[in-house]
Amino acid sequence: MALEKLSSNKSFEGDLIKYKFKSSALGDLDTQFNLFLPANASKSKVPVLFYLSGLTCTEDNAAQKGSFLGPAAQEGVAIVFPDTSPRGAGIEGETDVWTFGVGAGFYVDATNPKYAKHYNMLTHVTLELPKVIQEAGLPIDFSRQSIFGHSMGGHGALTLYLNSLRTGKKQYRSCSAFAPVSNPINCPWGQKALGEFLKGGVEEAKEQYDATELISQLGGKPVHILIDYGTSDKFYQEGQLLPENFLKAARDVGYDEVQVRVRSQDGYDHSYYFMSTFGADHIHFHANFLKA
Ligand SMILES: N[C@@H](CCC(=O)N[C@@H](CS)C(=O)NCC(=O)O)C(=O)O
Repeated sequence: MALEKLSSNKSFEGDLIKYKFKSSALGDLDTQFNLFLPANASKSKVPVLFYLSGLTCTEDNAAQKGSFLGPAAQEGVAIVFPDTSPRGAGIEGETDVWTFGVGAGFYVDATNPKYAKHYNMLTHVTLELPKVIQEAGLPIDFSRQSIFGHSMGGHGALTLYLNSLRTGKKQYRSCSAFAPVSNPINCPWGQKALGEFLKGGVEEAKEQYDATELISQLGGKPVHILIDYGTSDKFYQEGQLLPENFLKAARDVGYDEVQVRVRSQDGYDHSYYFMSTFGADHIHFHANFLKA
């Protein structure tokens, strides 16, 4: 699982480095990720944020246009940008629609035998990437991790975070999301993807792959969650995101505005123009917990 360095660009006094390796979680396919290391990583290990991207993205979209690197450099926090799915599995149907399959792995470990060898983005993000980065001797302190993401990646961030609390692993200190798919078992994107990846379909997804179900189950355990969505987001308007369902579930089990903050941003859409507007807020939010 040796890392191959593909490129390195200096940015905000730190470095954005692209790596490639053969991923066993993804069925021995090559995968790539970007790592932003702030300047202070040359002196001591730094905390890390995982950023999970949305549908159709690669490891590059957010690194190039999320406007996250400046605030991360200022806070002295690294960011890992994984890809959004395995690539090159050659499974029939995996490239038919942009909302499922290649570029749309939904951060699950597939249980449907058709996808189970390759579509294991949950293991890839939570276990494999920390392991390969650590084994490569890169200066990351994995006892200080947080997670954020956009759209499908917002679903990934919320479910990975809430699951790590549900199971007692507490891998991440905080979670934030831009326009997350917040209740996938009740929206067309989620029903299609979870229905195909999981042999038990949407019913199987309830336990660990639906943020709204998870927050209801957790009720009471301390959480640190920030969510932004835009009122002019067409996917919000067509009912793919359902942040109100997540918010209602959180309030119903007693979470207040400090623990679960959901902000409706007037006039913003689903794009990186929206995310880059609020990116610094998210980085500073996480830094509070990562540097505590
Ligand atoms: N291809 C889709 C849009 C896909 C899309 O908006 N993807 C979001 C994540 S859900 C994204 O970040 N796209 C890449 C980008 O904007 O750089 C469409 O035809 O409507």
